[in-house]
Amino acid sequence: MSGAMTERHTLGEDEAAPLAGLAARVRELIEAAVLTDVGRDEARAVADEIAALTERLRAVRRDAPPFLVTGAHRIDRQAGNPVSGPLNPVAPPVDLDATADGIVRGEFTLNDVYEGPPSYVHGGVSAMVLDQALGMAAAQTGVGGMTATLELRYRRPTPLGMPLTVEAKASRVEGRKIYASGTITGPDGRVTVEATAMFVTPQNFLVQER
Ligand SMILES: CCCCC/C=C\C/C=C\C/C=C\C/C=C\CCCC(=O)SCCNC(=O)CCNC(=O)[C@H](O)C(C)(C)COP(=O)(O)OP(=O)(O)OC[C@H]1O[C@@H](n2cnc3c(N)ncnc32)[C@H](O)[C@@H]1OP(=O)(O)O
Repeated sequence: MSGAMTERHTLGEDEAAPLAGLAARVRELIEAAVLTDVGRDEARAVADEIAALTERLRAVRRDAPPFLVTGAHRIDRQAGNPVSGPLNPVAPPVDLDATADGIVRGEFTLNDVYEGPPSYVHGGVSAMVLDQALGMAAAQTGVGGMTATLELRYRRPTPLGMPLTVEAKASRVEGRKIYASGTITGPDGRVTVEATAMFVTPQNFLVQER
C-alpha cells in the first residue's frame, strides 16, 4: 500500500534520469515478452535471469512511488503515474504539456502491449489516457480533483503503432466540480475517441491544502 502523498520522496533530475532509463529498458522487455517466439527452455532461462534482476532492484525499496521536481501540480509530478510517469514501464509514457490557455496536449504511439481488438488500441487504455489528460486539464483551473464521471464515445478504432494525439480542456467550474472534455486523434487527423468528465475536488483535500 502506498503512503500518503505528503510523505513522498522528490527525485532530483540526476536521480530521475537513470531510473527513467531503467523504465525504458523494462518497457522494451515487456514488448519483447509479449512478442517473443523463443522456445520453452529459453523462456524459462530468461525468466530466471529477470527474477534475479528484480531481486537486485528490490534490495533497496521505497514505501511509495516518488515525485518529480517538475510539474505545477502534485498529481502530474507522480513519477510512477501509469499514463505519463517516466519511471513506470507500464506507462507508454504519454508526455503531457499544458499551454497557457489551459489546453493539455500530448503525442504518443502505443505498441502491441496495449492491443485490444486485433491491431487496435484497447478501449480501456484509451480511457486511461483520456482520464489523465482531462484530469490534468481540470487541474489547470486551480485545484483539480478526483474523477467522478468519465464518459467515452469510441468513434472509430484507434490504431496501434501510429502517432496519436490526445487533447483536453476544462469547460467550466461549479464549486468543487470541474468539467472537462477531450479527444484522441489518429494520424489522419480524424478523432477516434471523445471523452467528457467531471472531477470533484474532495472536501478533505481542500482542508489539507489550507
Ligand atoms: C488524493 C487526493 C487527490 C485530490 C486531487 C486534487 C488535485 C489534483 C491535482 C492535480 C491533478 C493532475 C492530474 C490529474 C491526473 C489524473 C486524473 C486521474 C484521476 C483519477 O484517476 S481519480 C480515481 C478515480 N476516481 C475515484 O476513485 C473517485 C472516488 N470518489 C470519491 O473519492 C468521491 O466520491 C468524490 C471525491 C468524487 C466526491 O466525494 P466528496 O465527498 O468530496 O463530494 P460529495 O459527495 O460531497 O459531492 C460533491 C458534489 O459532487 C457530486 N458528485 C460526487 N460524486 C459524483 C459522481 N460520481 N457522479 C456525479 N456526481 C457526483 C455530488 O452529487 C455533489 O453535488 P452537489 O453539490 O450538486 O449535491
